[in-house]
Amino acid sequence: MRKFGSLQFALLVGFVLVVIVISTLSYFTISNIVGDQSRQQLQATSTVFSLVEEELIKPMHIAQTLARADIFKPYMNAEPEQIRTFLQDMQSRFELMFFIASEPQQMQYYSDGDELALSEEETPWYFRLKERQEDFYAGLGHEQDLRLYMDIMQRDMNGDLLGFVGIGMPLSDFVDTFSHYNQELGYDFVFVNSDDEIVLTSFADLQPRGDERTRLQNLSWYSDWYKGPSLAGNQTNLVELNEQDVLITEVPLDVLKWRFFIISPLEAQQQAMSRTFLVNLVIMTAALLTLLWLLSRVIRRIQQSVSSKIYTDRLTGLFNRLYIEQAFEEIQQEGKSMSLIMADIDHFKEVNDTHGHNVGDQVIASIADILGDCLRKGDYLGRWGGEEFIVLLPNSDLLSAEQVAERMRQSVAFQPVAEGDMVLDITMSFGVTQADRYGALVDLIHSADKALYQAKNEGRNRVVSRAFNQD
Ligand SMILES: Nc1nc2c(ncn2[C@@H]2O[C@H](COP(=O)(O)OP(=O)(O)OP(=O)(O)O)[C@@H](O)[C@H]2O)c(=O)[nH]1
Repeated sequence: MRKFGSLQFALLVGFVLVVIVISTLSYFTISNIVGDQSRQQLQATSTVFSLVEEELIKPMHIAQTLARADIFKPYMNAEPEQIRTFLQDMQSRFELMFFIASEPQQMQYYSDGDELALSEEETPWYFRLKERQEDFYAGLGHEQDLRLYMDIMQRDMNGDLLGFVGIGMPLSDFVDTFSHYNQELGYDFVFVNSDDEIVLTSFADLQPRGDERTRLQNLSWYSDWYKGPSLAGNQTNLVELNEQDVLITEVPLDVLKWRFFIISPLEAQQQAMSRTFLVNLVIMTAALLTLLWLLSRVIRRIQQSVSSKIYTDRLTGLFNRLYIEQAFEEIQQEGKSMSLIMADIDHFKEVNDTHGHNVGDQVIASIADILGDCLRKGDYLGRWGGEEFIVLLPNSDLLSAEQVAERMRQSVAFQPVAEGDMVLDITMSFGVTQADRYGALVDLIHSADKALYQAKNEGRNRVVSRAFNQD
């Protein structure tokens, strides 16, 4: 059935809306991906930064400040008992491990009560640092746990060596947190000291063993990664590692004179990006479907309200002529056979003349209700004009159409119409026709009209049927 022209308009508006939504969401998806990419990289480095800041730099700053504040100097050659008490006190106050390696006494005292004599065999580090004349050194050591040590040289007023103060802290929390990053996000890390030796790393095969340490320059990726000195002291480059593309970011750790490298696999980032893309896609599809659903509802509402106005007879609520004509075309296009009934109220002029035009209108509306009650769902009842009604009965032969007309006639005849305190006996005449093949509606109506005319002539309140094309 042909609908109204605004449907095309509504579809056009819908199409434009869909295009706008797709473009907007695609834009957000793309910018999300781009944003995500940089966020991922930033997140990788910033979480590691805060971890390093919290676990390494802060305590090391405290340690440095303490060691340089000259508070150790009075104890560098004090009575052993005094040294022990002082170190124990420092350990409980700062929750760090302290030691004093005293040059005059050639003894090393630990804050946990241990002590040992300085010797090339037992404390090789002491002699190494003394040799190097460096006043500060950060290193790693294993007692029970992995520990970070900072050794700070102490001299007296004349510049003579008093020994070293050592401050150490456990790295177990740091290593645990980083192994979590490693499992969750695939990040690896490598810390190198001022000699470019690897001191701490998530790669098991690169872990330092005793004095045996791998140099940064010996790593397989280093030569590809290193693009020359950078001004900021840090750089991020893409290299291949174990047949995988990885981003390696260098970060200087000035307080320790170290550097560290974060190695993040590109695949993990790509997976995260695909996840973002998928989430966006799902949101986009859901939004689109919701929009289309809303749109179809709006269109249906508009259709219903417009068609109810265009196709409905105001007085009776029945289909009007326009609708009947379109329904006829539709039935015809479907190739269905059809019966048609024309029905006319008998002596309606008298009703009008006797009771007035308004009562006449009410009678027409009441008759419409009565006729409607006599029909099946697929039949079409319309007001053809005045007090004349039309019924289209698809797939109905002449005999059954005649029976329908008879049912209607009896319903009207035996159902007086009440108007206010009046009760009116109304009758109707019916002309029925049927055709398997038919052309224009007007021809079929013409045939039914002839039958109706005959019914009127034969005394009214009756049904006359007549095959289409019957002379
Ligand atoms: N109240 C009212 N009257 C209408 C309407 N449309 C047509 N009429 C009247 O219906 C009457 C139809 O009269 P006629 O066609 O002469 O026929 P009839 O009086 O019904 O007599 P028969 O059809 O020969 O039985 C006319 O008086 C019209 O004015 C309408 O919408 N409302």
